Amino acid sequence: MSYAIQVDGLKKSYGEHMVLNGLNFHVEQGEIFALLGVNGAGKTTALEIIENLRKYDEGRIAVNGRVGIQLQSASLPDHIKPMEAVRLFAKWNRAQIDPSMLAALGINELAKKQYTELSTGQKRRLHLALSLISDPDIVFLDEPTAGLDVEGRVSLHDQIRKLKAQGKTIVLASHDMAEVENLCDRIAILNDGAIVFMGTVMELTARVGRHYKLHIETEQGEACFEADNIGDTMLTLLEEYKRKGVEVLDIKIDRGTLEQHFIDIARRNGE
Ligand SMILES: Nc1ncnc2c1ncn2[C@@H]1O[C@H](COP(=O)(O)OP(=O)(O)OP(=O)(O)O)[C@@H](O)[C@H]1O
Repeated sequence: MSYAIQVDGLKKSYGEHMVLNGLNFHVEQGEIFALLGVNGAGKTTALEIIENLRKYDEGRIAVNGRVGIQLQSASLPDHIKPMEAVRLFAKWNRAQIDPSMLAALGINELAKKQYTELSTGQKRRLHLALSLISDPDIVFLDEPTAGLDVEGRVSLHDQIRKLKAQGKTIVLASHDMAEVENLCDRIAILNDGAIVFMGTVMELTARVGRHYKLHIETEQGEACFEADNIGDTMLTLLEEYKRKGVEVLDIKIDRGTLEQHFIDIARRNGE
């Protein structure tokens, strides 16, 4: 498999502040790859270096394919209308406008509005459309669903999956563990300037383990139990309640999220 992106030994400091201390990773063609990390971990710095928008101190970067970028803090003139922006970007990129892409992102529906009148979700859709104008092979998305409501997130996730189905490579930065768990083939977790984990969500789970929490509500109140083997624990508890003649009203199982795994890894790394 050929790589869409290969990064070796990438280093970047802002003055005395070392942000990236020798990053090594690759992104395979056609995958959705996420860079994760807490605020200030260096995700945007790494992405914008790979996008050739920021300088770096050391390392080697190879990008194989045409690139489309949706920046984190992208902004357009207040009074520009979405289709004017689309036509402008198409001209800059010497690209043909793809009406089906605009329709899929609902850009036509925004025709009468000016940029300032768009909601956060509508702005994100417009910026995604602008990043796709040149029909890129690799699409960079910096926190694509930050600030969106559930409906907006679901709709953008569908669009991102469609891009993958078209064979595009997607690289995104995110804090949103649920998003990453649903969407991404592989993830890299950045912490203290280095990658502390790289692999699939399943591999992350296998490495850190799943810990379940079981909330049982009875007529006596709610109790919480921790379990590694949810089936056995539940059976034992239910038998116990039955034996004591306590009525069980509700049971909730909390599987734990990738966020918990991530925090776990970041903490271990810091120890
Ligand atoms: N232009 C700059 N000059 C100086 N320091 C910077 C600059 N850009 C970023 N930094 C610092 O580098 C570190 C990494 O910032 P970066 O924006 O890459 O992190 P991030 O992981 O994308 O954060 P967030 O999740 O908050 O967007 C931060 O400590 C930030 O303050």
